[in-house]
Amino acid sequence: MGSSGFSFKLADHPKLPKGKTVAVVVLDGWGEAKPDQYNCISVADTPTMDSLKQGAPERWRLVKAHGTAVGLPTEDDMGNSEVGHNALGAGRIYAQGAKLVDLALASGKIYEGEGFKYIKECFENGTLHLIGLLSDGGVHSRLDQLLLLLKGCSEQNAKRIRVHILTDGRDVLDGSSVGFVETLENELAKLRERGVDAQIASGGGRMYVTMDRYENDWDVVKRGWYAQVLGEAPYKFRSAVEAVKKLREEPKASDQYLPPFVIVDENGKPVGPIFDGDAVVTFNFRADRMTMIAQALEYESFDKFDRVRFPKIHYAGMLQYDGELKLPSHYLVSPPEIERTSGEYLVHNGVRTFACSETVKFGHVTFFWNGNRSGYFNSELEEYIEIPSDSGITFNVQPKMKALEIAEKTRDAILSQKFDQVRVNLPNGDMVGHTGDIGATVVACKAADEAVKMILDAIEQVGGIYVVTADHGNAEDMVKRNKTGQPLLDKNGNIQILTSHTLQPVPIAIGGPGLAPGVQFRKDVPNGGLANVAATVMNLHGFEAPSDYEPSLIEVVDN
Ligand SMILES: O=C(O)[C@@H](CO)OP(=O)(O)O
Ligand SMILES: [Mn+2]
Ligand SMILES: [Mn+2]
Repeated sequence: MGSSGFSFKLADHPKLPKGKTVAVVVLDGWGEAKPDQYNCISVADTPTMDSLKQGAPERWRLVKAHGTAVGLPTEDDMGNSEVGHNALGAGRIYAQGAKLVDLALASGKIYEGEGFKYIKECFENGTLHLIGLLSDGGVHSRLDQLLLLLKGCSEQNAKRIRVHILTDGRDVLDGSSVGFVETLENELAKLRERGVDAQIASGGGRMYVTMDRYENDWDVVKRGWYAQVLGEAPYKFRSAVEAVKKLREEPKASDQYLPPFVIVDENGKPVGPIFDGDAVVTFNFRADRMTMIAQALEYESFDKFDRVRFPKIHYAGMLQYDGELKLPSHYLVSPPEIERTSGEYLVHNGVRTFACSETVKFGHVTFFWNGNRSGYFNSELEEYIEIPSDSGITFNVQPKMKALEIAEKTRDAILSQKFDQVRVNLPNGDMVGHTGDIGATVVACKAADEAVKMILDAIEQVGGIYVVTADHGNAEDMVKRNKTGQPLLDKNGNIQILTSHTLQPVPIAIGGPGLAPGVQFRKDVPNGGLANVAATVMNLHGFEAPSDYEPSLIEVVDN
């Protein structure tokens, strides 16, 4: 017992045994919705997931994966991987980035913090650069927060402001970028009327410029560096609205994949490169797609690509993106202080843990699962395996992705009997769902289902237990709908493809030969969400969960 009397020791579960291999499978982007032609999960051939649902109704249920159940501001907020895997791993509901920034802006506290004071030192003689996703999707950023921050900075005497936009079309409808740019331009014009030299300086599509993650493709970050810092890009425009409209026409790029552009003045000179003495804020609140650009902006020694020059700036993230690396060292809003996650408890109680996914989701089952921490809790007891993802493609061209390789690695880990917990993320439903390609997403869902089967067969062989769930919806609904659930047609009478996540609940199924008889889902946790899964998994490892965890979803009834 430490001096504070705290101990990671978990009490034994009164009825459930220890020592069973527990496989926790997270199907990314796999929600539950009424079957119809735009529900790729219902269209796809998914015999394994179907059997879990039909096989044992007392061991299959739905859980919430959006809104306040995962720490988001309102019930209109769709779920996402960050908040989903945070909740799955932490077993509690933490107010997440979107909400923390809302509170800090509303109270004005954002302007009193160390991070803001640090960037304010550059307001007199330098330029304030804001880099981030221009969208009201609320997954990585939110437009109204950017507009409030712009207003606040001008009131705090920022004299020169440059905004470097990343267009979305993934969490929001493709094409919505034009409207967001117009809204931003209107706000910047108001600032200019008040004597602030405020302009958009560069732009690009989030999947092609800046917002890569888990080091899948540094070229994405490099293209952004050139446009944002050096003022160099293949496309130059006088206006950002014109840039987005023209680039969507030629080279017919979607918002997600818009090529990088810079805004130039009447002499063709870029209006907003980043120079010594400037301040930079990356205004996304979500970590995974900011940590790579954060390294390039913060680290003196950086070798992932040639930066050409490294400006001496005051850089702050909207939040601190990595609590282990303390990256960035300055930030405007403190991140959720997620501690005592289930992974940390279980390792302290001797549970040997294996985690696996392919690059594009690798950090979900490690970094996010462990409460926004990179690295191991105990490298003696843990092993994280990353299968390299394809890079530089849109995943509808390879919808099977690396599902088979992930399943094979996970099967081998289970059969090795070296691990007590084996957790995995199967990205297909989400990564292909985000392309909006319905046919490819159907193939993706089938591939994910086949991977689940391989993992469950291995659990069968070792007498283990499985928990199959998801982090939020995506593939189960691929069109925008009206209130009655009918597809909402656009002005030309066409369906509007939904590339984003959904508000749908997600399934959770438990089973396997190692599951003690009498285990079933309780009926008294009707509003259970992803945060309840951690206590459930702890029970299946033979432990009681800490008292402050969301309650377990299972009970053991005597037959
Ligand atoms: O791709 C991403 O960054 C988000 C959507 O913006 O998806 P997920 O939360 O599933 O990672
Ligand atoms: Mn996800
Ligand atoms: Mn997603």
